[in-house]
Amino acid sequence: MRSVYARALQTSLTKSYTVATLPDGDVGFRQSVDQYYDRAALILEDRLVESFGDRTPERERRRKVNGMLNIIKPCNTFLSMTFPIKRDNGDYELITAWRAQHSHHRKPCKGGIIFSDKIDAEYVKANAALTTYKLACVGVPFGGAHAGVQIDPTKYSDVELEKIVRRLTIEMAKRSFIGPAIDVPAPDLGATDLMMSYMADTYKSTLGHMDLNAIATVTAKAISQGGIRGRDAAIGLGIYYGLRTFMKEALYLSSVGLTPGFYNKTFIVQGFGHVGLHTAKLLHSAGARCIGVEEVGGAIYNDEGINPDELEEYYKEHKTLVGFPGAAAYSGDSILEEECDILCPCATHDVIHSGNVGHIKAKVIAEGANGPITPQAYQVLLESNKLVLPDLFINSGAVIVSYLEWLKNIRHVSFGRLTFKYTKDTNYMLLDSVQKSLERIFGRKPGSIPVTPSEQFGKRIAGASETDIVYSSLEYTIENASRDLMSNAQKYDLGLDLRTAAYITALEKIFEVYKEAGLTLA
Ligand SMILES: NC(=O)C1=CN([C@@H]2O[C@H](COP(=O)(O)OP(=O)(O)OC[C@H]3O[C@@H](n4cnc5c(N)ncnc54)[C@H](OP(=O)(O)O)[C@@H]3O)[C@@H](O)[C@H]2O)C=CC1
Ligand SMILES: O=C(O)CCC(=O)C(=O)O
Repeated sequence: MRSVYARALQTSLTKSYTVATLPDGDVGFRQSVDQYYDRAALILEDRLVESFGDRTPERERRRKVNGMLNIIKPCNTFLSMTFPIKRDNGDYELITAWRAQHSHHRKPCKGGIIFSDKIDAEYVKANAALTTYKLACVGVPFGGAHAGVQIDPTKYSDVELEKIVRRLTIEMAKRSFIGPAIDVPAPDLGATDLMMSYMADTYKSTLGHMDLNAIATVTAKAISQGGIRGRDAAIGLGIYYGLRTFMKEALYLSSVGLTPGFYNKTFIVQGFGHVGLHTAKLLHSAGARCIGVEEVGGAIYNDEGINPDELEEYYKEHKTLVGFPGAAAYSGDSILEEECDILCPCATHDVIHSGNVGHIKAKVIAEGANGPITPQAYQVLLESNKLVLPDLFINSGAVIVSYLEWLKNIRHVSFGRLTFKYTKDTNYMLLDSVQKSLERIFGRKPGSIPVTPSEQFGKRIAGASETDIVYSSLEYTIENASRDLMSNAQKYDLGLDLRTAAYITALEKIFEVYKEAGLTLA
C-alpha cells in the first residue's frame, strides 16, 4: 500500500491537501476524514489526469486535477448560531449550534443533526465531509452537510427541546441553510423523529409557507408529517445487508480467519440506539449470536447469547440495559476488547484508538457509528488482518432512505399508491388466464383446474408496499456499493483496506461531476 502512495506522491504537483503519512498519535475526527481523503486523492491522481485525454499537455491536466481535488476537500459553507431559550425554571440560556454544508457539487445538501454537549464546530465539519463521501459512495445525489447542537438533550424537557428545534429551524431558514432544494437535515445522535416533525412544521409554517415542497425540507419525520415507512430500521438494515455481502466472500473471510455465513458467529454491539438496536436484531435473526451490548449506562454479557428482541422490550420499560435478566452485568475492562467474530461500534466516534487497538480481538468490525476508529488504530487493524467495513459505506442506510423520503415528498405521493390496484388486478388476471389455458388444453370445464398462487407469490400479489420498496431499494443500493468497494480494492491493490476503496469510489464520482460541469465562474 505504501508504495502506491509513494508513487502518487512523486508524480504530484502543488496541492493543498496534505500528504498521507500516518500520525504518531491519534488525530481528531476532522483530521481523520481529511487524511482518508488525502490518501484516496493521492492514489487516484494519476488516473484522473489520464481521464482528461491527452490533447492538453500533462502539466495542464494535472493542474486541473489538483485544482478540482482541492475544491472537493474543504467545507463549502458554515453557519455558526447562538440563540436564547427560556428554560422551564425561568432562566434564559444561550444555545450554540452549527450547520456545515460541506459540498454543493450536488443539491440539496443532506445530513443529520447531532444533539450532544461533546461536540464542537470541527466535529460538525468532519461529519459534513464524511456525509459528502458517504452519499457519493452509495450513489445518493446530494451534497453532504451536518449540524450540531451543543447540548446534552437528556438535561432538557420536551418543551425546551421543542423550543430549541423550532428556533434552530428559523435561524437556519433566515440564512438559507434549510429548504427542500437547499439543505435537508435529518436526525443523528441524540435527535428524535419528533424533532424532525417540529422542524418540518416550523419551516412550512414560516419561510416555506408558499412552497409546495416544504415538507421535503427534513427527513425521518413521522408518517403523518410525510415520513416514509421503513426508516426506523434503515440504518440497521443497511448494516446487515452490507455485512451479509461480505460474510459471503470466502476470500475476504479467509484472510481474517472466518468461514462464510452468519450462523453462530458471535457479535458485540456498542450503542443500543437507532443504529445499534436494529443491527443487533437483524444479525440475531440471521443466526448470529449476540454476546454483548454496551450503552452509556453499562454493558451486559452472555456467552450463550442475548436475545435483542427481549432486550428491546426490557430497555423500553427500564430505560437501561442494566439488570436485563437474559445476561450478566459485564465486569471486564472494555466490552470492545472481548473475543467475538463481529464487532459493531454503533455509539460514537474515536472509541477504538491507539490505546486499545492492540486488545481488539474481533475479526470483522462494522462501523455503525461515524468515525469510531482513529486512523492510527485503523492502520494497526489492517496490519493485523481485520476486516473493517467503513462508516461511509456500512452506515449509509439512513441517507439512502432519507433520499427515498425526499423523493416521496417532492412527488407528493407514497410509493406504490398509483399502482397497487393495477398490479393486483393484473396478477389475478394472469392466474385466471393460466387456469383458462390449462382447462382449454385438457378439455376440462371452467373451474376444474384451480391455479393458486404459491406462498411467496401470494405475498407479493398486491404489489410492493412502501416498506417493500424502501427495503429492496436499500438492499440494491448497498449491494451495488459493496461491489464497487470490492472492485476498487482490487483495482488499486488495497487488500483489506476497504475504507480507502470507499473514499476512492466517492471521489471518482464527485470528481466526475466537477469535470463534466466545469467550474462556474472560476
Ligand atoms: N441516526 C442516524 O441517522 C445515523 C447515525 N449514525 C451514527 O451512529 C451513531 C449512533 O447514532 P444513533 O444510534 O442514531 O444515536 P442514538 O442517540 O439513538 O443512540 C446512541 C446509543 O449509543 C450509546 N452511547 C453513546 N455514547 C456511548 C459510549 N461512549 N459508550 C457506549 N454507548 C454509548 C447511547 O447510550 P445511552 O442510551 O445510554 O445514552 C445509545 O444507546 C452515531 O455515531 C451517529 O453519528 C450513522 C448513520 C446514521
Ligand atoms: O439521513 C440523513 O440525512 C442523515 C443521516 C446521518 O446523520 C448520517 O448518515 O450520519
